[in-house]
Amino acid sequence: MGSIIVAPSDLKVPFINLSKQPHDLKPGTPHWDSLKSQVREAFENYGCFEASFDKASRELRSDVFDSVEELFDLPLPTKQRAVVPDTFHKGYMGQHPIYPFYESFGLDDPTLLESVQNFSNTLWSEGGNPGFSKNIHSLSEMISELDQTVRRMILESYGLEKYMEEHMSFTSYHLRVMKYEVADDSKSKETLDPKLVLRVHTDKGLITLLCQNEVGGLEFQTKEGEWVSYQPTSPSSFIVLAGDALHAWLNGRVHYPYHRVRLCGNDKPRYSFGLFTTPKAENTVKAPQELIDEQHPLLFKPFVYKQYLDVAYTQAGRKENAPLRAFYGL
Ligand SMILES: O=C(O)CCC(=O)C(=O)O
Ligand SMILES: [Fe+2]
Repeated sequence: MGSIIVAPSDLKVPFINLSKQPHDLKPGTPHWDSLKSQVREAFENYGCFEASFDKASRELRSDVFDSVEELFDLPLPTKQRAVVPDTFHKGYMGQHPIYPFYESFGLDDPTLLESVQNFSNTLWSEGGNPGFSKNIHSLSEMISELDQTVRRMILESYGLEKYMEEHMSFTSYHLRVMKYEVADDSKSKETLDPKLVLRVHTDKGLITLLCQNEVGGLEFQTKEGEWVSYQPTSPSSFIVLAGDALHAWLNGRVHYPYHRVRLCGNDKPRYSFGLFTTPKAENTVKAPQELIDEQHPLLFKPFVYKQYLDVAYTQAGRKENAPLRAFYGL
């Protein structure tokens, strides 16, 4: 996996309208139930879908990407103040030999204004950057609602309502903003696939919600092995994707797609914004009894999420692209 790049097919990821317009989203209504079935079907068949979610306005998204650009435009020594040693998914990452065209910043609990302010204080001294903090916090908070809607629908659709409260407090949020830019030097263009700016991987947590600037490039692999290129069909779209922990917790019911980012003939940098819902570090991912039976034997040993992250990441980047089965598969 990863060495031979197959061109994306004409397939599209499913589209689900989770905006409040034209119908309000209320649990228990026929509209909710119909969307719930669509979410389950999309997760089972693709492990991802495009969600329209109009709560986050076009203006806010544009302000967020201005803030993200401002962040990456800081001088390198300033950005390096946010490095968190020995982690891949937190703090600043850039100039990495395995990911030469990728930079990112990760921070925990972006739905709390204080966390974003603390992060901004590290980079902009003298009071941080209030505009940045406000924009990043607002979008994170809004799309955490989308995450909770999706998870509520998933739990209901598998008859797991009794775990709802426990499940919602089992998780935490992590934000990562990313910049991809193919450097214009001939040496790098001789590599196997110069456009592959983020290698094939699965996400480690439960749910990932992503949006991007106008530069595309995100691609998913279907269960059948075909690559699908994602192009948002509406300015209020987010991509919602299932990660390893959701696959394990639901005892394999949902697909957890391989995905990657390739920049195809674009000279502009690509920026993306990802809210990652993960189990809290100390929590154990263990499939509920309701999802284990003769037809669905337990697929994974229960595992502590933090231990999984430790084995799945190394300082050198992602150690393997499918560690879940390798470490915990039964
Ligand atoms: O930038 C993107 O759209 C994808 C990022 C991604 O897959 C990740 O950070 O895990
Ligand atoms: Fe990812």
